[in-house]
Amino acid sequence: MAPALEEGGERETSVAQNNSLNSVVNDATHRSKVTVIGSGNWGSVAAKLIASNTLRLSSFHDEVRMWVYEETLLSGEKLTDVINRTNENVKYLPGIKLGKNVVADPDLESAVKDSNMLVFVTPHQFMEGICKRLVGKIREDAEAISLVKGMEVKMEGPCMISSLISQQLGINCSVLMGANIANEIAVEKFSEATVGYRLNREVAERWVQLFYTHYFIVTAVQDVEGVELCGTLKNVVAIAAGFVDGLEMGNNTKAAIMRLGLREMKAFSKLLFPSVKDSTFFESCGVADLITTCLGGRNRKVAEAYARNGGKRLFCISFSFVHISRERKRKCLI
Ligand SMILES: NC(=O)C1=CN([C@@H]2O[C@H](COP(=O)(O)OP(=O)(O)OC[C@H]3O[C@@H](n4cnc5c(N)ncnc54)[C@H](O)[C@@H]3O)[C@@H](O)[C@H]2O)C=CC1
Ligand SMILES: O=C(CO)COP(=O)(O)O
Repeated sequence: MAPALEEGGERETSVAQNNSLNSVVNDATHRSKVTVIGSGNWGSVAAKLIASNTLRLSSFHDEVRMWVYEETLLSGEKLTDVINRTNENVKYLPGIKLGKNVVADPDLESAVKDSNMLVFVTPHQFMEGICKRLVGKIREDAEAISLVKGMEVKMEGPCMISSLISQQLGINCSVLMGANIANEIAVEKFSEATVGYRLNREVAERWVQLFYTHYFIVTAVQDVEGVELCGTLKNVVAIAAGFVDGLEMGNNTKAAIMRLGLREMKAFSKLLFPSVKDSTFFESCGVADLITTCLGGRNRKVAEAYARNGGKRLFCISFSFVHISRERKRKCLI
């Protein structure tokens, strides 16, 4: 299957086009260099997907840099050292080899220094601080893509993470969202994803090439806000679905929550950005992500546990699902 652009639009870059694109950028000096900013569960899987493609495609440098928020493991070793020694993110994606061409780097500035393709994939609350640290440190011709599902809520109103990146760093930012539970993709179970791009189809095609594998099918649509809002708002519905599970209200009620939730996601998205397209909600980033998250996502699990525990404080429950340092747990509990 060839990498795909949106259905109904000018679909699919032909093999001939791809070959000519590859020959133009074949020269080592013109090869795109990729940095993944983030190394959690999804960040690590994204690095694995990308690394398999940079090795295969001559238009990319083989090496993929992965910025790691440095942590000291219980063994006393630095996470970065362990990733580089074992080729595994033993904390956030244990048991999965990332690819020998993934190089973990705890220094944000050095990690992005030479790269013209920046993949942002950290929890949303860290994005503003990361962008501030990157101002003036990235290549002028850099393109970004955000895999972050969430938004910043400011006094002036909500700010999408792609806008935050564009505004703070002065670069174009696409997004990639979809029905993408990371642990399933890590073991190469089939799934789909959606790239949302703003204007430039060629840029979208580069991102599709970078992520696309036989088990990870990527389609691009010209609707950054629609794709990103789908990835963000489905988390709210997933929490409601978790409450339904925890209260044992049954599958019919859960289906109703999902249907009504999808309708509200659409209404809310269009209220914020009238340009959002109806068709986006039928892509992987829309209905498919809503389904997978309401069935198997971490947000659903936390909400279910919360309801089953009669409203026990949410952060205590979420400890069992997210990785959080012992010291932070201790401080929170105090
Ligand atoms: N895990 C999944 O299945 C999927 C996650 N996503 C989205 O991807 C984004 C990243 O999630 P994951 O990779 O799953 O992360 P995660 O929840 O597995 O890990 C948290 C990450 O945050 C880092 N971190 C902790 N404190 C930090 C700080 N102060 N500054 C910067 N980084 C810090 C940790 O080192 C770790 O890499 C989120 O927006 C999530 O919604 C999207 C699709 C699937
Ligand atoms: O976004 C996801 C799947 O597409 C993962 O959702 P959770 O963060 O709820 O696990």
